[in-house]
Amino acid sequence: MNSVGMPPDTIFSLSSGHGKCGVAVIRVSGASAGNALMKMGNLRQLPTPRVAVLRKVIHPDSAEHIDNGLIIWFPAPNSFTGEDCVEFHVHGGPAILVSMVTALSAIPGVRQAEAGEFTKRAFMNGKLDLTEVEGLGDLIHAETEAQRKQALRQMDGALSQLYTSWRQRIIKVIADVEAHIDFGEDELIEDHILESAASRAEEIQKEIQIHLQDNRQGERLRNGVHVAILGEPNVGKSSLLNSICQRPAAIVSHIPGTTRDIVESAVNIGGFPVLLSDTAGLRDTVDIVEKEGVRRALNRARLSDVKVVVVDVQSFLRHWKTSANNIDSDVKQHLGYIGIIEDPTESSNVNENDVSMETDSGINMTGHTNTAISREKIPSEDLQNVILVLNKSDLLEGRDVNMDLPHSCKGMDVCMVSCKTGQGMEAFVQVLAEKIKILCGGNLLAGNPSLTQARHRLLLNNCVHHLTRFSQYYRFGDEVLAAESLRKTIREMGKLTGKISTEDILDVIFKDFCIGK
Ligand SMILES: Nc1nc2c(ncn2[C@@H]2O[C@H](COP(=O)(O)OP(=O)(O)OP(=O)(O)O)[C@@H](O)[C@H]2O)c(=O)[nH]1
Ligand SMILES: [K+]
Ligand SMILES: [Mg+2]
Repeated sequence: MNSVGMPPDTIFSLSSGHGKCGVAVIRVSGASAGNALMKMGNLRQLPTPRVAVLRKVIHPDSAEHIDNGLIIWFPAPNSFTGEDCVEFHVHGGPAILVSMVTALSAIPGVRQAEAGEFTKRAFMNGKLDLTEVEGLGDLIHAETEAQRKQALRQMDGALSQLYTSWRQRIIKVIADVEAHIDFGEDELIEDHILESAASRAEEIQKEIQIHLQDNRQGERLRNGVHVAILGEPNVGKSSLLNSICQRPAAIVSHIPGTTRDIVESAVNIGGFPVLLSDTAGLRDTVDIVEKEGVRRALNRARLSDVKVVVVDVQSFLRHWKTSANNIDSDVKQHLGYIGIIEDPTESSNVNENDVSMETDSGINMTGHTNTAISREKIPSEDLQNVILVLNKSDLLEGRDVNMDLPHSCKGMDVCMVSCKTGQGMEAFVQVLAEKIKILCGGNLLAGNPSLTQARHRLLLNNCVHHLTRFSQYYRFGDEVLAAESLRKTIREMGKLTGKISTEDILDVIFKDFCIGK
């Protein structure tokens, strides 16, 4: 029933994609769906539910033959929306679809659906809760295998179950607290009821906090992992981007400072969605356009989940050979330069030595020594999400340097590649894929489902806030305000799944406590 007490309109829409296709599915939902089925299928009675029948599909008034198609009847409540539903599977030609729209619109009380109206009805009829609706939306938009798995799990109710169970447990807590407020003096109420309620609330709060501290893995998987390619000019950053996405997305040239703006490319790496960013080569420069490019590159470095730092292997080896013992600190310093400082052009103490070293198209670790204090700030845990790529291995001309090279340093992976020959690329992509997988939560089907949306994070943070207030009021002995904080928690929880009702609380009180029996 709608606000004026009338049954809602019967709605229809094309449920398969637009454009010419073999089969198109038109879905009808509402009280007149059965009528539409019998008229357009030329049937005297409704067919067996959920069994496809092949019929001539006709116009309800003129009886003109539109197409031959399958018709499926889904009587309420066993349908997607919970209402009577019909699916017409007809051929997907534009003229057929226009005729179908005309025919369905000719049936009284039937109209075209608005965007999302089927799903909205499914929600209103309790077929899906809000997290499941969101999961369905994500499933339709999923572009990679991992996104599909996460969305499917959410649509199937994994998050819903988790959030609903928290909510139900808090409802039990509030039932106890309210019983204590109302009947605390009576002997029917056990002594420790309040204490137990408080400790249960604390437990739930801890669980929510653990769920919130998931390193945003579910949101990352939903929105894509951000990977930034960083390094000095001409080391082959753009070449690397092009190799990974297998198209010439970024301009490559022998001129240092070719890339200025950030070049983004969305790619699927091992089933996970990734947003790759190629950036301007990092160097001190007076060119204002390039300077802005460097500023953007550093900014992107800070926002990225994974930093791929590219260096020229020849200059790396040259430098490393002379200071093998300092490799860790030198690399760290270089990364500090890349990821942490505000703007390398700000460093006032650039000496002539810096400039001469920059003309050496390679790693410029020593060149930054004089600003090491401000630059060496990268937190070591961030190194887990840094890959050092030693590019241009083809220029080593068969020299076996693998023996000399560290495979990792301070937890950071080191890969040697050649963007020119493709050598080492597969191994590098594997290392990258592994990091991305971990960032997205690894095994998607194990453990609790991930938090996937900022909306959930916001509401759950509110829940934690109210539960903290509850503990405080409880300790002060203010049961009334404590109960109020629980009620606010329940309201926020209700917003998560779309169920908000104070009736629930009453139900539990009367079900769990046989007061005055
Ligand atoms: N021999 C060899 N040359 C390479 C390799 N990768 C890139 N180059 C060359 O190195 C030069 C610079 O490549 P880019 O990809 O433009 O380098 P970049 O780091 O994006 O440069 P900027 O955008 O100027 O910072 C080009 O001439 C490439 O052809 C490689 O693996 N081997
Ligand atoms: K270049
Ligand atoms: Mg470039």
